[in-house]
Amino acid sequence: MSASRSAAMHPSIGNRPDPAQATTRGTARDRAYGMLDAASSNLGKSAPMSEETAPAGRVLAIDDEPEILDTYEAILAKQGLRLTRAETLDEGMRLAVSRPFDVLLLDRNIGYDLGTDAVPELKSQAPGLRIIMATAHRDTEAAMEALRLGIDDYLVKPFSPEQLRIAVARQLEARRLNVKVAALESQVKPASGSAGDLDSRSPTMQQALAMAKQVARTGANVLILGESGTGKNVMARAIHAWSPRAAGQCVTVNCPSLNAELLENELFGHRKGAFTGAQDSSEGRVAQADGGTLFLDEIGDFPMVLQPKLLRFIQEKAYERVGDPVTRQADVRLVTATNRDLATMVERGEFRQDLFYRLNVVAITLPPLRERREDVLDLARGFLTRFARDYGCPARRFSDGAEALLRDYPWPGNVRELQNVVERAVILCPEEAIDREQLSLGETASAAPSLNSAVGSDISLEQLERQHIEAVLARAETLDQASTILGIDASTLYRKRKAYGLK
Ligand SMILES: Nc1ncnc2c1ncn2[C@@H]1O[C@H](COP(=O)(O)OP(=O)(O)OP(=O)(O)O)[C@@H](O)[C@H]1O
Repeated sequence: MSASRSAAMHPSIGNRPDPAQATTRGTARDRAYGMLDAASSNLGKSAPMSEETAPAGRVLAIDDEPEILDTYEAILAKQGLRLTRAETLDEGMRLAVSRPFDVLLLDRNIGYDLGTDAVPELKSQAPGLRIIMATAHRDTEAAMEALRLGIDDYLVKPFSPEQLRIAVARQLEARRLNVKVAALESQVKPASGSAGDLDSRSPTMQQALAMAKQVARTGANVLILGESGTGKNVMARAIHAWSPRAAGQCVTVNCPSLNAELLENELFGHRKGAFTGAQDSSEGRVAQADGGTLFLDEIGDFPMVLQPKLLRFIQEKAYERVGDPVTRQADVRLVTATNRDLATMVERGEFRQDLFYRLNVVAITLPPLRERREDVLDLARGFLTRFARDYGCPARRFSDGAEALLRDYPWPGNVRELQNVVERAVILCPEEAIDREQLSLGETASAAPSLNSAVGSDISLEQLERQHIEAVLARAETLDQASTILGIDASTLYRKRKAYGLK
């Protein structure tokens, strides 16, 4: 619990009647005004919260007295926050579980109901929601009750507008940090690739960039196409960064790394007890991306059985958590990417046509690196500088021979392969200039030894594994088949394929 609690104390608290006792408490208007009056007396007790620094967020207030809600609304409006109001506990609960809110202002006594009774259900149904309880209890009792229930903060009535604003701002900040930590934990942090990295000398790439910037301003769904390693992830993050949703989260979900059940759970969340092992509720990625962007990578691998749910979410912005009948809403912009031919998949009945149309509102195709050779050296030099700095290595430039090889090589694994090649060369190079031998391109290209001759020879386990996976992928018809042959699950294969820059 935060220190705003102490700021919320009022000198006359011990003499205040409990608002539950309607006969002794005066009118709601008196108390609402009392709250504003208290503002003048309490102002200066704590540092005022600047309106510019106040975080944006979604606040719900449940109080049976409209005047109090009016007062909350007026105070929070000055902070740039829009309040959603509920005058009964039932209505408030319905809103809290069906729409994503960041902070709940919960009155302890709502008509004949106790707001505190709803807290366990709220914690389970709306995980992540920060709860501030407004109470007329004495401070120690309120603290005990809040601690027992796991409430995030409380305000003892009457409190000043400043106290309310500080308490809400703190909880919004806590919520923002929680969401950020969750997103960072779940997303493998990309090694590189920001919007700025996308600058290009290639006319085809420049066209793709211009289109991406134009569509970023709208809320339209975007489908990014291109071979593996061409920068589709980088482009998706750039579209988010260029969009009016940039302040929200850009949440990535890798479709092939999860089976249909896990993916549904990952996307839409689940209710506590929905399945064995579901000890807590989870809000899911869609809720995390509310107000931001949801990036579904490798959408061609999105399971057929789950496609109707995604379609409905796109059409209605509505979804249900696994094991939970409550319909929720989230305002999410969808960006998807694939290196597969979705149109052909639709023809073969492997992908729903209606979903394809919904995703393919604007399609942006990234050219393979061999078709934008003019960018190879700029990219390679950028990687060299970054890896030499990160690893503290002496490499500063490429020799003329190395530059010629970089320009001529076909780069079947695209930018990812180039990045891997330069990283390895930087680590291995003991001097300032990286020479063509240190690029080891012979090894990764045609000069690679055959597997039979490689076993038992002077090559590392990693090289052997890479070659074996590459060979199996080349002959298997599906990723599932390849993972069965290799004896690893699809998600492990997915990760290894990415790490080795394999198609
Ligand atoms: N323009 C760029 N500048 C710097 N790094 C880049 C650029 N484009 C791609 N990369 C890097 O190359 C790697 C592959 O990029 P990315 O993951 O975006 O490709 P992808 O097309 O999404 O691949 P896949 O289809 O396998 O998911 C990443 O490490 C990324 O940071």
